[in-house]
Amino acid sequence: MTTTPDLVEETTGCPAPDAADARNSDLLPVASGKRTRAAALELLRPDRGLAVRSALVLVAATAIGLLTQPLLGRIVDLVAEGARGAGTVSTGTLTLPVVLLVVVAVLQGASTALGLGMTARLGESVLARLRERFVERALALPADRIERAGSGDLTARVTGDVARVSEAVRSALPELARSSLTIVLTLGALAVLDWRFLVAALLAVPVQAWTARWYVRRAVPLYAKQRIATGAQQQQLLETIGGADTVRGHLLEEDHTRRVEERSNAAVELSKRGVRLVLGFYGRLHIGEYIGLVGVLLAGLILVREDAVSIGTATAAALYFHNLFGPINAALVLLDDAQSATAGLARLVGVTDLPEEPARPAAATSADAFVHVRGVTHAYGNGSPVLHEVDLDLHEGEHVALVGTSGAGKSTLARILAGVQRPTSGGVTMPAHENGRPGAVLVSQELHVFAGTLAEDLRLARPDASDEELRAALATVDALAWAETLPDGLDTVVGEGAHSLDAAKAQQLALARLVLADPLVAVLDEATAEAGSAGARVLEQSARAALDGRTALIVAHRLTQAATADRVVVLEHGRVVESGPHELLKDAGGPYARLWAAWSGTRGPAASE
Ligand SMILES: Nc1ncnc2c1ncn2[C@@H]1O[C@H](COP(=O)(O)OP(=O)(O)OP(=O)(O)O)[C@@H](O)[C@H]1O
Repeated sequence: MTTTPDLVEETTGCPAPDAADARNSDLLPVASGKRTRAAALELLRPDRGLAVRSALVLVAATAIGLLTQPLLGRIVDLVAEGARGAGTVSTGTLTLPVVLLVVVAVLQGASTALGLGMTARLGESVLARLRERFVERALALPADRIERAGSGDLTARVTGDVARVSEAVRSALPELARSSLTIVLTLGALAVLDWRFLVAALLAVPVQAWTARWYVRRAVPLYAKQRIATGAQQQQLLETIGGADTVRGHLLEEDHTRRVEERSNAAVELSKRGVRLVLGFYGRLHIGEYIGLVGVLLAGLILVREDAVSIGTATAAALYFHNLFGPINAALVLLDDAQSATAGLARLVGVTDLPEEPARPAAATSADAFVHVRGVTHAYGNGSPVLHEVDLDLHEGEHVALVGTSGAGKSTLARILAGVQRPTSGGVTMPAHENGRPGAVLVSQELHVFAGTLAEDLRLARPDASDEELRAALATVDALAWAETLPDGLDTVVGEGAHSLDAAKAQQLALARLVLADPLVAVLDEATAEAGSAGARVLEQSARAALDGRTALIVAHRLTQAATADRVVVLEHGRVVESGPHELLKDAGGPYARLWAAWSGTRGPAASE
């Protein structure tokens, strides 16, 4: 048995449900143990036929395997009888049990393979269902809910917890099920041979139970300390290497080397304690096993002497008991895996069970062809409002530029108008939708090129778009020329790990998706801020073309975007303080004029033209 029972570490890595909630009520919830079990059964329900069949096959496989020991016992009996009678045993006498042993081995191998195959299919199907539910629910979570919890919480669940549950479903749980089955059926078989064998075997249980308790009590705090020490060591390394220039500049090499050494020593010391603990665990476990084995052998001796059982039966009992060593060790180790997976599952179920709330609440329909923002107030979490009773109308086809100093609330308003963020109060109404046209689409600075071909990336916006439509959309935003020079044109694989596109191209792709989506209202938040100024001009041109003929709200950090808009709306501290055409506001001596003067002052005379 070589597996290291290091999973207590993982188990304790997950906060207990209630503790997590108590620490921070904004963290995503964790399901209770009862609810997690119920959810596991729900996930299993559609495959219950397969679950029952695989359980039956595994029981049969284990039961078949348990015929080996009595057959070996039978051989022992035949040899003993032969020795007592003729002094030898004929080969013919042994043929049948040997053939039966071969048959048992073949049948057990085949049925185990079949059972494990079925269990693997079952596991994958359950996992797929769990992942689907989780991703569906996570994607539907309102942005502010994720922000309140911290996106790290959700990411940790998507990565760490899903991986932990997947690994357990793929390896630990089938192995644990098989081990438990072997233990139960073997103990049953011992009782069938003679109940006294069972009693002798159970002598090992108190030592094993004590060992498990001994281990868990020490392992939980030790692994927690180990995690902290390893984290501290990595942190120190990062600081020292990351700040190498500063360290050298201030002649701090020695000091930092000493700190790295101290932290490394602490981590190494704890690792050594971990190894000693594991060795102690197995040592104690073996003591328990040998106590049981001695018990079974003594019981066999006494029973054979009393003629209560044959030598073969006593041999079979000893072999049965020996056969328990592996499964018992495996079960004790895998219990940690199972617990860790249960904790992971509880965190996933906590998310899938969140009450449904539409992430993008369908905006009410305006009575006219305009977009109306009415009385929108918004506060993040329990903070003070960043928008106060904002009213704003966007006329059909109008381009409105939203300007204001940093933190004025422009992005927040843009996200609310696009339906990505739910306002604390107030609301947005949109003109009636036409056949499936989306209400509003937001193109934000956080652009992502989805892995796949360029065509697939574009079709996210309109899955049924023809190649011609894709080309037309790219041409609109001036991206067709570079797209056609890609190695495989529209079929070039782009995104992470493939042909990478620079920020400006990614921006144009986002604008082409906007053209394809053809929303009633386009919301651009810093859509051109990524590029340098020459690139910015190209992107501004792309954005203008993408917005042509469309109602649009443009968050304009570059005031050239404001200058070309139909109307400029100035936000200050979450309130609309000015609204009107650029030319008018520029000379009105108000907040926009000040912004414009400050901005063109930094840009030189060209900008103010
Ligand atoms: N997710 C968030 N959680 C908490 N506070 C936030 C969040 N997003 C923005 N804020 C705060 O809300 C206020 C308005 O931010 P917002 O990003 O809407 O302003 P902005 O005008 O777009 O600023 P900038 O020009 O710097 O992007 C700021 O004080 C900001 O710190």
